[in-house]
Amino acid sequence: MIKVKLLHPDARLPVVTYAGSDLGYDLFAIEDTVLEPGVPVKVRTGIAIEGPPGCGFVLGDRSSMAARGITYAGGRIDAGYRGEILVCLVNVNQPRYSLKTEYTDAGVLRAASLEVSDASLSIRKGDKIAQMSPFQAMTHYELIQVEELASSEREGKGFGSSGR
Ligand SMILES: O=c1ccn([C@H]2C[C@H](O)[C@@H](COP(=O)(O)OP(=O)(O)OP(=O)(O)O)O2)c(=O)[nH]1
Repeated sequence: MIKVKLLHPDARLPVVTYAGSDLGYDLFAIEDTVLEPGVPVKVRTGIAIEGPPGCGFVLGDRSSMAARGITYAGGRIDAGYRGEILVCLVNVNQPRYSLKTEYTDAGVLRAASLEVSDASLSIRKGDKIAQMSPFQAMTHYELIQVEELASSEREGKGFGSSGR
């Protein structure tokens, strides 16, 4: 069971459409927010949660939002965290710049101005803004320093070693 405390009158319980199949519960915004390009914004959900012992949560993109250029930063909700869940969103769209010029009949530049498109995006109160997947904390393992690690097929190969 996952316990949810509503901290705000506009807060809603997270929802899942296909329980047991979907990987995450959708979270809702409790406030209108404008996302300027490239600026991370913490959006309030108005909820606090408590999962089964040792169960934290990983927040992630909703794919429909990712397709609009809204992505997620942060996203680890520790098992013992009882504060409000904040959803840190980033608008990765970039404005388009265009240079407008005016010339006289004689071909002399008379005026020039730079136009910038509006790449900001809006989140409205009640929008689904992220999904939250239960995740079992495994950080009770003791870390010990060693001189050697067990060999493996991959060994130290990484960063694209298997090809593109
Ligand atoms: O997207 C997020 C990420 C984190 N948190 C909350 C829950 C999490 O348990 C707590 C701390 O997050 P994290 O450990 O990732 O942040 P930190 O910057 O390392 O902070 P701390 O020093 O408090 O661990 O903040 C959120 O509400 N939303």
